[in-house]
Amino acid sequence: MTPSTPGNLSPDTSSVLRLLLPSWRAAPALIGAVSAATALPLAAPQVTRWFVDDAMGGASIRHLTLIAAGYLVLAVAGQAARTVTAWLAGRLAWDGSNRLRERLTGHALHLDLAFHGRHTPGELIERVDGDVVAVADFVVAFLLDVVAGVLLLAGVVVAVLLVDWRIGLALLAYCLVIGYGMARAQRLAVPSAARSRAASAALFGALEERLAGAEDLRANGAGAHTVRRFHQVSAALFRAEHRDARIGTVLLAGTSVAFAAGTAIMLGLAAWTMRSGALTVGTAVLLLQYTMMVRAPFERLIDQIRQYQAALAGVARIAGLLAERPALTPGTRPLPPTGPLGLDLDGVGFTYPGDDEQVLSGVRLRLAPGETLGLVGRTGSGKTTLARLVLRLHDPVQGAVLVGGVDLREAEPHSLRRRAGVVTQDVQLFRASVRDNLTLFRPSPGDERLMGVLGEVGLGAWAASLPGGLDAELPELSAGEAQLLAFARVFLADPGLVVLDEASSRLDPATERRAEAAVARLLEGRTGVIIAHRLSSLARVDTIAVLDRGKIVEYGPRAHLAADPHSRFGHLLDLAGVSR
Ligand SMILES: Nc1ncnc2c1ncn2[C@@H]1O[C@H](COP(=O)(O)OP(=O)(O)OP(=O)(O)O)[C@@H](O)[C@H]1O
Repeated sequence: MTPSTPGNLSPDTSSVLRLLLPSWRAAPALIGAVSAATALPLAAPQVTRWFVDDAMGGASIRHLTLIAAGYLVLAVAGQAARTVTAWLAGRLAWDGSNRLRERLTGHALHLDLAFHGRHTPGELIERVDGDVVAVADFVVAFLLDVVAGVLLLAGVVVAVLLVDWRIGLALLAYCLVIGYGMARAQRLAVPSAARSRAASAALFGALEERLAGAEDLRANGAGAHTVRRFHQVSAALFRAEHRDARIGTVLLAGTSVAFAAGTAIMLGLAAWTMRSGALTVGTAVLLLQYTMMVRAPFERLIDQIRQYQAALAGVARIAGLLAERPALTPGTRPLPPTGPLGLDLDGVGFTYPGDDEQVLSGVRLRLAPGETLGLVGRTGSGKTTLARLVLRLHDPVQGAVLVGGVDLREAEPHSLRRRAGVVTQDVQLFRASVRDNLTLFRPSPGDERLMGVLGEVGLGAWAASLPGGLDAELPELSAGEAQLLAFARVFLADPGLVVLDEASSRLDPATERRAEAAVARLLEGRTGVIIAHRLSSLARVDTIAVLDRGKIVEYGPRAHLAADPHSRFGHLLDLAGVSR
């Protein structure tokens, strides 16, 4: 995702804003609170004028005390109104940002591998968290500072116009000049805010990737080099933030000077009018107070302009993420709902997006329902890629993959996910209950069924010994136990086609035997594709395909190939010391 500037908002921007907008039911309370927070401070200078003029006219202490008490009530009520507005705005922003987070998370999870290959999880976290927070913060600030600030400014100008139209006009002209100057200055802040958010996304991306790879980095002694590179990314963020802050400081200093000048002008005007006898001292104090009241909303507005830029850049990036569409268009044909599924690869060729290298070419395979295939080949020969095509994580660029007789391009995605299961050597475990780790957060089918599948894969005793049962948080698992848990997940889904990608390559011999038993049960009555470097795990498959640089160079019944003294598979068995 390239950083977007407010100038190139995508059409999805309106859908982002719609998700953030509060419901209409909240509007009356919010309008009431904002109006009170604006009107009450406006009344304060009127009370001061009253006090000063009456004091100069020789009013009693009791009378003056009552006016002072009234002033206090106004101040407390004004603060209360601001507090209620802040609370309401905060709640609405939280509601909106939670809606937006959910939507973004769901959307990102639905995008396919090609997208996730281009964007690191850290970058997406920055989108779902950093950008959403920037946008939500702005919604609160907009209600509190922008709407309330503009209303207050308008109120001040009207109040001063009512006192003396000439001074009122001067104040209006002054506000317009300040407003125009700030609108011009905002352009300075736009690119720097966008750059600093992009640098922050890069930092999160780098951090997430390095932490995920901590084991490998440490094992290879690359820690110090990684930190040095990380320093460069941090330095880029520092430069971007520093520049952004510098622009903010300059803008703020500029406004301070402009306000001091404004107050001086107003004092001069009030003194001139007083000398001509048109104003009382109390009214002069009132004018001064109103003039000083202009400063706070303007300062908050200038701050908001900067937040507005960050929010707008955030909205643009969020909209960009929401506009991402899966590269694979979903079909509508459901796969056969029960029983083992046949698999056909019909002249399949594949190249990864953005890559020229042909990873698979002219691959033809046919697996009858219930048959099992062992896929072997050197590292990089394309085995995992082939498995990805069978699960439709990518579409082939030539030929077609058919599962249960349905071309995967036409297959209905939910039925494919339900009917085809996969276990890879990297089992993803979640910090969640055993139940959630088994069902992957789907509605649970009931303890009996869950205990049943755990028993099938040889984890029955382990599950029975868990103190909190299936609802206990998943304890630390060994690689073998994790693998068995992954088999249990597939059992639970009861698919008609199972792909096992190097599923037992990291296990010790004892655990491997348990895993093999689980695999044998898993493949009963199902079609299976087993990708293995360890040829011993292919003892029971029906057919073998040998891949070499993306092409099938040998294909046939396992027994025939093993018995053939000239076959590649036989040669590989000999090399691995596995009996034919
Ligand atoms: N996401 C990807 N983007 C671009 N190229 C890729 C991607 N994944 C794999 N490749 C390339 O495709 C080729 C085949 O890789 P693949 O992982 O399918 O081989 P493999 O036979 O499963 O290897 P191994 O036995 O090491 O797992 C390799 O050249 C690899 O660099």
